[in-house]
Amino acid sequence: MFKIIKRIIIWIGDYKSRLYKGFVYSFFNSLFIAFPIMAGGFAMNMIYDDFKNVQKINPIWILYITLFIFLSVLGRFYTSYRRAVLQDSIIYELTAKQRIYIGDVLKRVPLGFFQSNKSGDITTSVTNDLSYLEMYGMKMIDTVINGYISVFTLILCLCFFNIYLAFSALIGVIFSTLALHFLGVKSKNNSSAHLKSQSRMVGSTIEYLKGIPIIKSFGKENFAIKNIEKAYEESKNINIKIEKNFVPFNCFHLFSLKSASVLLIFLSAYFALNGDMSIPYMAMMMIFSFVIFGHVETINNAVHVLKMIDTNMDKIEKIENAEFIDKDGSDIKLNSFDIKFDNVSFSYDKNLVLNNVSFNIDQNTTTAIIGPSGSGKTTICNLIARFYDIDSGNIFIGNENIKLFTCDSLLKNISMVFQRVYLFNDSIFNNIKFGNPNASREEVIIASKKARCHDFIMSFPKGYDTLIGESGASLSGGEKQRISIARAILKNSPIVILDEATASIDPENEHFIQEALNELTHGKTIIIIAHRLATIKNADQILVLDNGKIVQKGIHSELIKENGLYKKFLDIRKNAEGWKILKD
Ligand SMILES: Nc1ncnc2c1ncn2[C@@H]1O[C@H](COP(=O)(O)OP(=O)(O)OP(=O)(O)O)[C@@H](O)[C@H]1O
Repeated sequence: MFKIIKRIIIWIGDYKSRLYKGFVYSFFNSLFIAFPIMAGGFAMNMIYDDFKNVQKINPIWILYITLFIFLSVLGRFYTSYRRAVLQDSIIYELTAKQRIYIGDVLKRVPLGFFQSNKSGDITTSVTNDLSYLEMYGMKMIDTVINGYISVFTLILCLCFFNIYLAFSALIGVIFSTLALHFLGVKSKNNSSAHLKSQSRMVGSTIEYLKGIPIIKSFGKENFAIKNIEKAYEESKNINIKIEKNFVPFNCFHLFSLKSASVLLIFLSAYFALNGDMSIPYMAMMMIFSFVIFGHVETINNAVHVLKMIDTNMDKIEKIENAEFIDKDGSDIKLNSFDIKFDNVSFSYDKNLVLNNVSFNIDQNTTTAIIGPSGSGKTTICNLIARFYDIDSGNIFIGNENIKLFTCDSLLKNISMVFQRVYLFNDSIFNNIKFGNPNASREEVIIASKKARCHDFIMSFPKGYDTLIGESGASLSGGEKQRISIARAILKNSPIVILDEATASIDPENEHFIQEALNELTHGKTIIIIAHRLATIKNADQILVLDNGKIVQKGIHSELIKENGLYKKFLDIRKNAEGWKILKD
């Protein structure tokens, strides 16, 4: 338990001084809790002595004591307020920074990171786990550290009256801490199972929500629900198991404290009967026995929460410590934008996907990459943008090895238009502006006009401020594609990587998309995963890929004469486009 508290304190870093000042206020807060009880005992003792004619009471003393109690109450509220001001907001400030930092980390890790860490795990870390830390991190420090500060301060106050009573209270605290220790050991095993089941629950819920159209179209609602039900059942079972494991230690913890309270009452009565303690002080000790353990009684709940926080922090740290792909990179400014693959080999895990691939792309030319499905076309594009690190060989842009760049300085030079467009759950304006966050509204509109999407955007009642829903749910495939092209036009990078749409888009949309692409690619270095015959034929260079190797390289008029994969591929495409009745 204390190890985890220490871990949170280390994590708090620069805010430590505020935390420690908060502890000082906590100490004084506990004194202000004890002072009125002690003053009350003192007053009762004077009244008792007066009643027994031992010593006449001076009324001014009663006034002083009342004033003292009043000031203690004020002091108690003030210290409690100061502690809260100093400590409570620390965690909110920290987690906000942490979220931004994690966002930054995720931007700089290789894409392979997202395969080895399931999206459900990453999502729960950034959302649930950090929120959990946010909600409970500081509360737990308050419960445990301030709880113990309070109990030890009160025990210290007891020492002034009777050392045996203070010692009995200490024994109660020691036994209850032992119970908490065992509770912590049990909790350690359960918390990771608990978090895993939570992450499975989130994962299966996300999967279900994303797959609703497929589930509906295949009529598999029951099958999909079964996965979620299984995850929820698992979560229920682990929660019940945790509760069952906790009960005995919870009881032992409370039993130790309550027994110590009873012992305090018993000993006070014993000392009073023996004449070692006055009756008013006995009454005061009895009041003490009720309040002394109040702050540590709830620590049992903190133990499990702390273990959960510990496991959460492991998960968050795993993301934070992920190795940046550009850790040794620097900010490089390019003057030329030709691209060179020099004997590049690359594998996903152990699956070799590109095998000694070499080619050159001259600046301001168009290179079409063609090849069967799975031959490695998309992989080549992803490697230019350094989404993954290669196994061997080198990739150069403008004669600079891409390994020497930071991600930001490399990607500044590259615009990518994917087949599967991702749009954010935001306005159309912001989705386009994403290409250049510094762009003005006019620049966004100019880019949209070039991308042939201005007219359809203006047909919406809210125009550019139309919210387009998650992943652009309210737009057609062609419209989404044009918005993503507008985004790329706005970015205005010298290198454009394009994955030409294969999905059947109606001829009108296809015409607009083609016009938009012409605007985007004008005067740029273009790498295009090409499917249309016109694109392939007009390219300055065609790379024919098969099974991770370049099997043909050249221009259309040369390659068509060879009896190779290119000719075969073109025949297939011709037939396909003929079937679609498209002009090339
Ligand atoms: N993220 C990944 N993890 C593991 N293997 C992958 C991953 N992405 C692609 N592959 C595999 O690498 C090979 C090449 O994939 P790639 O997507 O580059 O091919 P492609 O030529 O673009 O295919 P398509 O035309 O179907 O899009 C395939 O065998 C694919 O299964």
